[in-house]
Amino acid sequence: MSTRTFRIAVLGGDGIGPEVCDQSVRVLREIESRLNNVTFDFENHHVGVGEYRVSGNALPDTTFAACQSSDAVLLGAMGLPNVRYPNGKEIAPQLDLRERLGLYGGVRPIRLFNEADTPLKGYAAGEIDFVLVRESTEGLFYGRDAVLDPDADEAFDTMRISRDCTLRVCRLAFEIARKRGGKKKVTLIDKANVLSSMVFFRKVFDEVAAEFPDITADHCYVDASALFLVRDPQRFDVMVTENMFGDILSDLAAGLVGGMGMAPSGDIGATAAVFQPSHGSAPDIAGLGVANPIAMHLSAAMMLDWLDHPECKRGAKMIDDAVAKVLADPAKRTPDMGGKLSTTEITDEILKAI
Ligand SMILES: NC(=O)C1=CN([C@@H]2O[C@H](COP(=O)(O)OP(=O)(O)OC[C@H]3O[C@@H](n4cnc5c(N)ncnc54)[C@H](O)[C@@H]3O)[C@@H](O)[C@H]2O)C=CC1
Ligand SMILES: CC(C)CC(=O)C(=O)O
Ligand SMILES: [Mg+2]
Repeated sequence: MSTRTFRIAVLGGDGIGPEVCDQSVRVLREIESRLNNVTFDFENHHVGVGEYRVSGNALPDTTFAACQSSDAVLLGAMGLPNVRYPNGKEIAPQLDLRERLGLYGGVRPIRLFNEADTPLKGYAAGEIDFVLVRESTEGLFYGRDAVLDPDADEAFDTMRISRDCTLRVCRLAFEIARKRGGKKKVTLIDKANVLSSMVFFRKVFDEVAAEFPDITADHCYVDASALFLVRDPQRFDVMVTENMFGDILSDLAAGLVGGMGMAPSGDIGATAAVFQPSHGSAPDIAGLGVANPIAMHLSAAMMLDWLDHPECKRGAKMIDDAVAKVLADPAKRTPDMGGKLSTTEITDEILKAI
C-alpha cells in the first residue's frame, strides 16, 4: 500500500498560540509514528501580530496560499488586545482566513472529561457533551470592516444572514447530530422574537430540519440558552447559531468543562479547514509556559478526523483516549485547572498515555 502524505500548514500566531501549537505538533509526530502508511508534512508559516509588526501584513499572501494548498491548517491563536490597525480594530487575520477560505462552520465540541473540572454539581465524565456550531463568515461580524466616522454621534453594525450560508451551516449541524448518534437533536439558538434577520434564520433552519426527519429540531432564544447551558446543559445535543451568539456562548460553554484550555474547535469549509482552540492568545499567561495545550491537542484530533482517512481517524481516537486517560487523574492539570503541570509536562503525560 502506498504512503499518503498530508500537508499541514502550521500557524502558531501570537501569545500562547505558538506554545500550544508546538506541543500539538509533538503529539501529531507521536501519532504519525504509530500510523500505517500515513505521514505528515508540517510547514510553519508567519501570521498575526508578530508578522504585522515585521511586514505590515498580518496574513501574507504566501501564508494564505499555503493554507489554500495544504490538506489542513493547524492554528494556535492570533491577536493581541493592545495592537490595533489605525482604524482602532484589532488585528484578527483568523477572521480573514475564515471568510476567504469559506469556513462557514465553526464546530466547537464541549465535553466533560472529569467531574472534578466542572463548576456544576452532579455531572460525571461524559455527562456534559454537546457541540456548538457557529456560522463563521457573516452574522453580526459581517460589518467588521465598516469605517467609523470619528465625528459621528452614532455607530451601526450590520447583521447579515444569507440563505446560502444559513443553509450550509444548518445542514452541517444536522449532519453532525446524525453522525454523533446521541440525542439526535439540533437546537437553533436565535433571537427571532426581536430581529427580522433571526426570523429569516429560523425560516431557513426549519426548511433544513425538514430534510432530516430522523433528527429532532427545536429552537431556543439566545438569552434563555445562556441560562439553560448553566442550569441544564443536557438539554442540548447540537446547537447552531449565528457568528456572534456562537462566539459568546462557546466561551460560556467552555467554562462548564474546565475553561478555555478545554475547548477545541474546527472551522470547516467545503474544500478547506482550520483547526484551532476556541481560546485566544491569552497575553496574561503568554511566555510563562503554563498554557493548557489540551484544547489545541483536541483540535489536532478533530483535524485528523476531518482528514477522512481511516488511519487518521484512528490517530484522532488515540489523542482523545490519551487526553481522557490523563485527565482521569485529577492531579494531572495545568494551573488554569488548579494543577501544577506546565504546557510541556502535561503534553509529556499525553505522549506517555498514547
Ligand atoms: N481564535 C483566536 O485566535 C482568538 C483570538 N482572540 C484574541 O486573543 C487576545 C486575548 O483575548 P482574551 O479575551 O483575553 O481571550 P483568551 O481566550 O485569550 O483568554 C481568556 C482567559 O482564558 C485564559 N486562557 C485562554 N486560553 C488558555 C489556555 N490554553 N490555558 C490556560 N488559560 C487560558 C486566559 O489566560 C484568560 O484569562 C485578544 O487579542 C483577542 O482578540 C480571542 C479569541 C479567539
Ligand atoms: C477575533 C475573535 C472574534 C476570535 C474569537 O473570539 C473566536 O474565534 O472565538
Ligand atoms: Mg471567541
